[in-house]
Amino acid sequence: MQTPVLTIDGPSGAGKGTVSRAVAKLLGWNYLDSGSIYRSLAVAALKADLDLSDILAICRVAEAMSLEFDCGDELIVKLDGADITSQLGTETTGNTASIIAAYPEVRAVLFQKQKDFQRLPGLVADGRDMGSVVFQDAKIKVYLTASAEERALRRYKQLIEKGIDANLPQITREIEERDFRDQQRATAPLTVPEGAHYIDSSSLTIQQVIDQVVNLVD
Ligand SMILES: Nc1ncnc2c1ncn2[C@@H]1O[C@H](COP(=O)(O)OP(=O)(O)O)[C@@H](O)[C@H]1O
Ligand SMILES: Nc1ccn([C@@H]2O[C@H](COP(=O)(O)OP(=O)(O)O)[C@@H](O)[C@H]2O)c(=O)n1
Repeated sequence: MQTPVLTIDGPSGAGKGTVSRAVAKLLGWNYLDSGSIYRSLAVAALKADLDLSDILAICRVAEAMSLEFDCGDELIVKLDGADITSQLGTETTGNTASIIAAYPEVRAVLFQKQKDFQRLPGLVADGRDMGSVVFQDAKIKVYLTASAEERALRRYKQLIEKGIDANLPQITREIEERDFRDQQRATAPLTVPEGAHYIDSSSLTIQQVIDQVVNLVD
């Protein structure tokens, strides 16, 4: 029996993780936060003080790293046994992830780690290329976005709530830079997957988006 997959792709701060976790819980399905895999590699690369242009060294770290995900109410991530959850959410980590995620060699190493999440009874997977590359046969594909201003404001509030120092104009610039890099890269760029349901959450509540997505699952 084929494991059903629901993918939610979109730019930073669109609400992918929030909505995906809630929908996975409602459906009783597994959840893949693919961004946390790239962010974990970014944490490992920064910890090893790697030159971010040294693709080979980054691939070696990607191949060797052991990741554990605990998808309770909040996602807990352990890298080689150490809890790195607090380091994952920073914009430094997000920006570093975006730089190394542009290398096709790195994406190839992380590909199977993502595919391994496809287990019964089902999988909700969020990221940039879930519906366009990793789970092309997904039963349902969603592209979730919002205006850059709204996404920056959401990310700013999110970081402040986490006790992470944040500056709205800087967050706005960083989100626009990351959007551009993710959309313009040659390999697995952020695009609207063919057949995807397009949702602009700029004026929607979290619950309204969750309801729209759950209603797509028959
Ligand atoms: N529709 C929405 N309206 C208001 N805030 C939202 C909405 N969707 C998500 N958020 C908030 O925006 C922040 C970023 O959401 P997140 O799920 O981390 O986005 P992404 O995974 O797309 O980067 C979180 O604090 C979340 O609670
Ligand atoms: N499937 C994915 C997920 C993330 N990424 C990269 O990892 C970065 C961080 O992803 P994320 O989903 O955690 O970022 P946010 O959308 O939460 O800000 C993105 O900006 C992408 O560059 C990717 O290339 N492919």
